Amino acid sequence: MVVSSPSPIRSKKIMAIGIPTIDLSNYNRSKLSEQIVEACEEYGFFKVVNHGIPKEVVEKMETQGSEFFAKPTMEKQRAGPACPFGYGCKNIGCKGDTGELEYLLIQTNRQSISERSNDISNDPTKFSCAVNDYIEAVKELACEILDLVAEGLWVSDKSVFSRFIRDVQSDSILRLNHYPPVKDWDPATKQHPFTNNNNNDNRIGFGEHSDPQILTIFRSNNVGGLQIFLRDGLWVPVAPDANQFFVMVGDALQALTNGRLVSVRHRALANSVVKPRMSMVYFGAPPLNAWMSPLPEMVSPEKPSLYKPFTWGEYKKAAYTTRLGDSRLDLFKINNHRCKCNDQIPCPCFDNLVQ
Ligand SMILES: C=C1C[C@]23C[C@@]1(O)CC[C@H]2[C@@]12CC[C@H](O)[C@@](C)(C(=O)O1)[C@H]2[C@@H]3C(=O)O
Ligand SMILES: O=C(O)CCC(=O)C(=O)O
Ligand SMILES: [Fe+2]
Repeated sequence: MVVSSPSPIRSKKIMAIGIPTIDLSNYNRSKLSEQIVEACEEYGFFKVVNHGIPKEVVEKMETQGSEFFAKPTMEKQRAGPACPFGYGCKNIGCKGDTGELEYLLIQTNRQSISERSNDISNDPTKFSCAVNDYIEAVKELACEILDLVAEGLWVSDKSVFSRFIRDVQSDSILRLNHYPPVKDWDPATKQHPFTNNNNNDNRIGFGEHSDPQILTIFRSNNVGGLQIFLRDGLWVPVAPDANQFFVMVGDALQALTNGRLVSVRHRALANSVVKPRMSMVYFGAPPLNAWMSPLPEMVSPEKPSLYKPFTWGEYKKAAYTTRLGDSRLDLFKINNHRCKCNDQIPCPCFDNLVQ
């Protein structure tokens, strides 16, 4: 594993560290799987180089995304409002979260891509072709990484994670985020949510959260903004790299591995002065009826199950009743409180704990 060189820092609370970098062309598969597991345990985040995704596939998707976000607002609104799918602007989810961004959220099955494309593009066939090719490529990358994770964890069924997102019923999604530069800041909306470290250059694009799914694979253009949160309480800026992909462990993978791999908290700032940031994010998810119980190999008398079994559908439903920054996995923790709810999922008296 290569640890990249530190990037410059601005705030006292933000420290520069190296982001683990995994070279997928490494011929030593057992070493590779070990490195991936190590990065997922320590950070829940890493960068992949030599990922094998053709440049043209990425460029085609990027062109389609940029063309969409360059459209007049009225036209973009034809693809919205996002509830949760479609075009959204400044509102994230349905619990009042906001940020300085606009986005497109799309389900990854071919039929919904084809239907959505009509409202998104003047050339729907071209748009859906770019999206389908991009999704196929990132899905393969996600599956390859998940198989390596299973190998590194010495799990007997090596496809145990990738099978979820290969399933035709998989609930995976694609998100294109567009963070306008400060120069295009609308003077009418001067009140922006800033991070609380008194740094006025921290304009929140996408607030702090962890991704609920199994694995997130994403890239951005060469404009920075992403930060990850380390367990010791530091926010670390991630230098952008338009040619590579980044990987994040999601909550579902944390649950499946009984907390051994950790879902990473992250946020995106929208501080770029002139150039917009655009990120293309694939969230690999299981089918709605798939059970996310900790794998038997991850449970022992010394490491008892941390989470109640839940289906992805139940988790997703719980996610949509929480705010962006909430720790959703806590709702499914075993023995984290005593109450009279008879183990309902999620616990209906969560806000009313009997300690
Ligand atoms: C506030 C919310 C937006 C979100 C659903 C949620 O209620 C909590 C999780 C959010 C998140 C974060 C990662 C992904 O961007 C996302 C699509 C997801 O699956 O969970 C978003 C949801 C969203 O924007 O709809
Ligand atoms: O734009 C980014 O870099 C991060 C976006 C993100 O965290 C998300 O879409 O869930
Ligand atoms: Fe995210």
